[in-house]
Amino acid sequence: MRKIISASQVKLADSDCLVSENISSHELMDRAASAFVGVFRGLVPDKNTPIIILCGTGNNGGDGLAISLLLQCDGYDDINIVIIPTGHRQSDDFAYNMQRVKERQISIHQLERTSLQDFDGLGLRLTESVLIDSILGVGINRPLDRALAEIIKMINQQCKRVVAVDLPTGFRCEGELDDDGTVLYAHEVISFQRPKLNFFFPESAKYMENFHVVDIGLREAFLAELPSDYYLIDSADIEEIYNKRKSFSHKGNYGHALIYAGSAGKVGAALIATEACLRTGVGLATVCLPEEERHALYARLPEAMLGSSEELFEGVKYSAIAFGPGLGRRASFLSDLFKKANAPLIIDADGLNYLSKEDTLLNALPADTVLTPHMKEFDRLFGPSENWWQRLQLARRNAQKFKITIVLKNRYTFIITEKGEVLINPTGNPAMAIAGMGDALTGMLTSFIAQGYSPREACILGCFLHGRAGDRLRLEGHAVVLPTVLLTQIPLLLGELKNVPFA
Ligand SMILES: NC(=O)C1=CN([C@@H]2O[C@H](COP(=O)(O)OP(=O)(O)OC[C@H]3O[C@@H](n4cnc5c(N)ncnc54)[C@H](O)[C@@H]3O)[C@@H](O)[C@H]2O)[C@@H](O)CC1
Ligand SMILES: [K+]
Repeated sequence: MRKIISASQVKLADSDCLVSENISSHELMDRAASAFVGVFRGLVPDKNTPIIILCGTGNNGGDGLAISLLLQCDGYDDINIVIIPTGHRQSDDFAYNMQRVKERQISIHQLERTSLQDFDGLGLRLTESVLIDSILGVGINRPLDRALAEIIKMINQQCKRVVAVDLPTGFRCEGELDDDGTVLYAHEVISFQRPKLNFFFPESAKYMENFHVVDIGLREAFLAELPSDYYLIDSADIEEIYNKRKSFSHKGNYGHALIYAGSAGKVGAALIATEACLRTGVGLATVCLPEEERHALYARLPEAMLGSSEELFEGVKYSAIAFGPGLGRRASFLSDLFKKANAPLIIDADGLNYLSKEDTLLNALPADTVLTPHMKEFDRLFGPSENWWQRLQLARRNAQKFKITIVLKNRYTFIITEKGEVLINPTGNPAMAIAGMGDALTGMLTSFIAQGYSPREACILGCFLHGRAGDRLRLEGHAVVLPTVLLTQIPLLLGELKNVPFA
């Protein structure tokens, strides 16, 4: 897992790198510039594209200058640099690179003061150029000065393509994203070493479209020591957590899941959750559906068993219980389930809605429970929040208080563990925004828990592979991904893990 670090920790990591490698800060800046250009070339392959580089006078601006030198060497032949004063003095690395740029044939426009009128007077071809934003990076320490904000608002109206260095100017790396704040909108952000935490919040869509992360060689061992509660899941975690199926193993080794789901008109939710559970490798799955709906189950999923409420817990020990998809009024069984449940619960959809109406039940949630709310379900459960930052902090407090895992679903799903850590899932895409997708995830999480993974491990595996399956189909050309189609990918993805699923 990759630790997400704060703006102030980035500076510590930069300093550590200079000392541990015995390099100068402008050498590190050259590295950052070179990593930036590596991605930029792919984004803007046409070397005749007019490029405007807006530089502040701190180190983010220094990056912009170093980038201009590399782009010129690369053959980009229409580069204009504009220097916008930020702060009272230039940083040393800015000044160093300014000297180098002056020795080259690159046009530099120096604003003597930050003013919209002066900026406008430069007559830049903003609409037809690619703009590189290196005005401010992690050094922002106050709301944008008024004159700078005015310039940025004008750029936002005119520029069609902006590539930001490290982060968009005006964007806060962590904490609440200010709704009224001015930010230079970036179509692409090329961020150094780690994405910034706020890239993962839905509100960031107002300020940026895509981001790329480039390695600038900061010391991973140093980053690992920095305190942080935020982590980004990556494919190495999946390889590490997933266990291959052993030879001589049988269905009894892979758990028995109970799926308590479905009601008249909503049987599909139960079928999707159960199919997901089976395709993720559970040994046995019992579904508790209304008796009159049983034919759908037999027709669609002959591998599953049907159970009725009365006999469910007679002599059966489940290893995980999913509760909620498509349940409707049947969700009132939740209070009884708490008394009878003999396995970790995964509560979704109507199960969550019932829980929010009977909030005394929250205190009675059994150990190892996983809740899988989307934003509205979360707000109904724990109360409204003004923004996603507040919502995430509320989730952390509740996960710790009730000793549960919360899977807060979104473009980037946040897995909040009972210790209050936040694990961010990077996979998934808008083609997956369709009914039944959450039921598929619930089935997958239930399957992994039934197979013996801890709730934390199961949520990492389930969320990542669910999104990855959708990403693969999107790449193959599916504009929309149906949950039942997504599920066909799961055994294939498991089969591809380095740790192949057979001994
Ligand atoms: N050795 C390093 O420290 C490295 C730094 N790098 C780059 O350096 C950036 C950080 O550089 P700095 O710490 O110099 O900070 P920035 O360049 O982000 O900004 C600092 C300057 O902006 C001014 N400023 C702050 N808030 C402002 C506001 N609201 N309105 C107007 N001016 C404002 C400050 O007074 C200061 O002069 C990173 O984002 C990254 O791009 C990279 O080159 C990697 C190596
Ligand atoms: K920037």
